[in-house]
Amino acid sequence: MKVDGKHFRSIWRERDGWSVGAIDQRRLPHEFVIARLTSCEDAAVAIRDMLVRGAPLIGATAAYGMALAMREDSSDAGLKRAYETLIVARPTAINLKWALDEMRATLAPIDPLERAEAAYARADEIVEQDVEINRGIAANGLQLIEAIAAKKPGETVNVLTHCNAGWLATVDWGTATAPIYLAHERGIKIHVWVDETRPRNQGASLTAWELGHHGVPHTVIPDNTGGHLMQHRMVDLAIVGTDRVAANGDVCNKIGTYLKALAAHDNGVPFYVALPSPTIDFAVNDGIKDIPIEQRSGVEVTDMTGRTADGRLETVRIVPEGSPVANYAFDVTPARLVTGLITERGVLKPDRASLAAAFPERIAAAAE
Ligand SMILES: CSC[C@@H](O)[C@@H](O)C(=O)COP(=O)(O)O
Repeated sequence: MKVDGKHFRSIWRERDGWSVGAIDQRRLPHEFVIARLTSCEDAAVAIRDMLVRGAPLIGATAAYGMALAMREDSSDAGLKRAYETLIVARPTAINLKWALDEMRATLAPIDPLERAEAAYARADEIVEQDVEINRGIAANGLQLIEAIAAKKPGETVNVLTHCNAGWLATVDWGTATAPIYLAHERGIKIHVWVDETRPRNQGASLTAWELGHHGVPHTVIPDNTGGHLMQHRMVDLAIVGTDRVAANGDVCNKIGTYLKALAAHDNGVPFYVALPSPTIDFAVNDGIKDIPIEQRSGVEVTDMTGRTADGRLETVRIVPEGSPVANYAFDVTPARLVTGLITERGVLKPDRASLAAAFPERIAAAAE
């Protein structure tokens, strides 16, 4: 998508052919800085410290991390070490494990001398596949937006989203934002309510930034505002992303998603989740019981960073010294609150049978 009129992806292979470029998302929206990853350790730290974040981008970064590792040591021990270094970088997004398993399945059976080249080729494929999948999500989600637009000719379609499931969270297009960008391109009048998404403010800092650069009308709202807007018919539909969908259709996403789903349910607002198939975890049958929820540093809750009036970046404390804080990074929305799952293979019911029918090859792989 566009930054100052120029097309960017969130991650790419640099011109040297081996190092990896990525937008440093910790610096947005204040500074546009490109980081260069040159080792497996760099990739692991980029994921852990959230230089890159968002489930599909975490997977893509891990894939390149494996490729970087194979340049250094392509032995069986090197492959194992790279997998083990990357898998622990963050716990909740299943795309990390999916990408690492894909890489290992490609690399383990081949001669170590061929592994580096094969690793870059497979990582490039994973990256291109992500973009293709998101185009599919865009086309399928567009139909939902078109249906709403047809019911209110000439009026704006209002979409609420939470966190950043935009192009910054993927390689390009985003998941939740993909149908929004396509609708905007097609000339549908669309406006996005952007939840700020405390404590890291991915909505205020990232979603607002990318929508703004792409010219999509949007308004940033404090996290607690969605229910009020829904009561006043100011939201036509909600579309969010996800870090892991359980086989039963339960959806794990950024903390606060569940409360939005409850408010949507109470107000009859359709609540959709957009996801690429690598985000489905057929090994987890009950999302609430079995998806691991990341707990992050309390500093993300106690402190906030922003730009001062005279242009400096400054961090300030907003919680009394000594008050304990809790920082659960994700929650699980039960399938019963989800209207539909927007995937590259269509809009599915959030249940086991629909997921299994749409992605039979993933079920087979999970059973192996
Ligand atoms: C297409 S991204 C889907 C999710 O990964 C996204 O909604 C989200 O919760 C990201 O969380 P983050 O902690 O910023 O990695």
